[in-house]
Amino acid sequence: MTKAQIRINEVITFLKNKDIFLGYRKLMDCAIDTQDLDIYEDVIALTDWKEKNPLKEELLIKKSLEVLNKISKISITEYNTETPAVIGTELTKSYGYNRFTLGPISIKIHKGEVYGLVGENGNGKTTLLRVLAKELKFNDGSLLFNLDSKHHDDYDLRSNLVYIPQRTQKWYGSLKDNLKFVLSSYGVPPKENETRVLMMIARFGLWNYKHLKWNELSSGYKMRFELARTLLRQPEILFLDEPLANLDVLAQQVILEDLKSICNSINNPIALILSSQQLYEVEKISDKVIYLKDGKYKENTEVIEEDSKNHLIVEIDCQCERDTLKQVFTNLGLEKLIFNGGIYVAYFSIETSFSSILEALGKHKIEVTYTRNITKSTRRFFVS
Ligand SMILES: Nc1ncnc2c1ncn2[C@@H]1O[C@H](COP(=O)(O)OP(=O)(O)OP(=O)(O)O)[C@@H](O)[C@H]1O
Repeated sequence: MTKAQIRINEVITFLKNKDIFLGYRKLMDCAIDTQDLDIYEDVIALTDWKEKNPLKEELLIKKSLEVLNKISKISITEYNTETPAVIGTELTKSYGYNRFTLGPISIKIHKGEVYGLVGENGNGKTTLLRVLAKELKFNDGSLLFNLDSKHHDDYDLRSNLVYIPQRTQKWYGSLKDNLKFVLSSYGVPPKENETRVLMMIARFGLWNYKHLKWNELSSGYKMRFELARTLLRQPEILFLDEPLANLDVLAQQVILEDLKSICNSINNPIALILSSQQLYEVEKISDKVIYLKDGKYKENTEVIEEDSKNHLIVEIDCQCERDTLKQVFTNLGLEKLIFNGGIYVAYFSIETSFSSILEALGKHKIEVTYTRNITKSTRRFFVS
């Protein structure tokens, strides 16, 4: 089965299970992969119908399956993502003598993968993103790009690397007109421009906001607009600095899932690097998590994989005393219990299972507000 068929089958399963919100977004990704403007028109018409008929679930599923059937007839060439799109070797960036220094950092970035960049404030996330996006000159090391579009100079190159900063600039006019302006500047003819823009508006859930102006949009929708505008340019590499900062919890998950799905496009994959403080959300979707501390990095795969062979590490938020917890975990191989003022971090021997921890907490009626197995999470670097 091809990757495209697998994607379509996934959507069918979502729709049949009535996970319509998710299924419909994934359907749009399948549609975008076809690059077929007739299919785009179908999805645009369906989106318009869907917004006008929010309660007609069954009919929406039926109509969606019809569009999917059309999509499945179009063959899609798979992009080979084996060669890294960016190779950074021993990169360093210093802001001057005795000031912050980033690196040396070596990194390989592949299209179709999501890289989460995490770390406390001031540890170099923005600096690394800007160095990789060629927004900032580095001092030492090398940075090589292996992109499909040919570039003659750095200006050319930067049009294929898109960096979206934490604070984006104000724009004037309607959301839709601003998106259309992007494609006009690339010389896309009016009819095609309209179709591509409406498809992107639909994909980012902006259908009912398309006529609004900058000051009429919430910060979350401004970020969606930025993403739509960026993706219209079909970048090969995308750098996002704190894209989740202004989003509510549900919107964060949705945007991350959407970005992952869009970057995983079958014929037009994008390498995505995003910095964020939303650790768990980012870990959930990232293929690789890079944790920066004082400008140096540790990939979770190295340090954490090694540690996770020796311990089970659990984060517990509860009101009880340290001695009570110690008692609860008697015979469970507790090796270390750290309290950082808000939560406990407990280290157990590797033989202990997370379910036995939950069982012990339940049996002793400990009022737990929150608990999580963080053995394989970069969260450990933050709490210890
Ligand atoms: N233009 C600059 N000149 C001098 N120092 C700078 C400059 N930009 C950043 N720094 C310093 O470099 C360090 C890293 O900053 P950076 O913005 O990369 O961190 P960050 O991890 O993105 O932080 P945050 O999570 O707060 O956005 C900080 O100590 C900052 O003060």
